[in-house]
Amino acid sequence: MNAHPLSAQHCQPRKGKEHALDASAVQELLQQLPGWELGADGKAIVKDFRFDDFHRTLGFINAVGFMANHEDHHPDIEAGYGHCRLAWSTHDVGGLSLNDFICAARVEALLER
Ligand SMILES: C[C@H](O)[C@H](O)[C@H]1CNC2=NC(N)=NC(=O)C2=N1
Repeated sequence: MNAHPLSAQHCQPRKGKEHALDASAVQELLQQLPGWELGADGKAIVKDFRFDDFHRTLGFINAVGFMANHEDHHPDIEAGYGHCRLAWSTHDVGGLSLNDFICAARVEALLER
């Protein structure tokens, strides 16, 4: 396990099944990410975020989008007036890789104050 916290790590190119995390690694990493859970298909980690209004929701999405472009790793985003659901999955792996957990931790860091 890398000694650096997830939120201090950067995504690496991860392509191919050899980068897929097994179920026990996924559970261990999820323990570091309050509120994040495994999606229904087991191939994504998901979390719902609530905001007071539309512009706060949009600000969050823009911040996530900037980080995602910087990391070259991109979430699925569903949003409405005061909520946003993020799902991270690694398409190049066909499931979960460490990149998904790094980005989820980076999202949490965006919200720290
Ligand atoms: C070439 C580029 O690095 C890849 O296509 C990246 C871009 N963003 C990505 N985002 C996600 N979620 N999964 C990927 O496999 C992925 N691959």
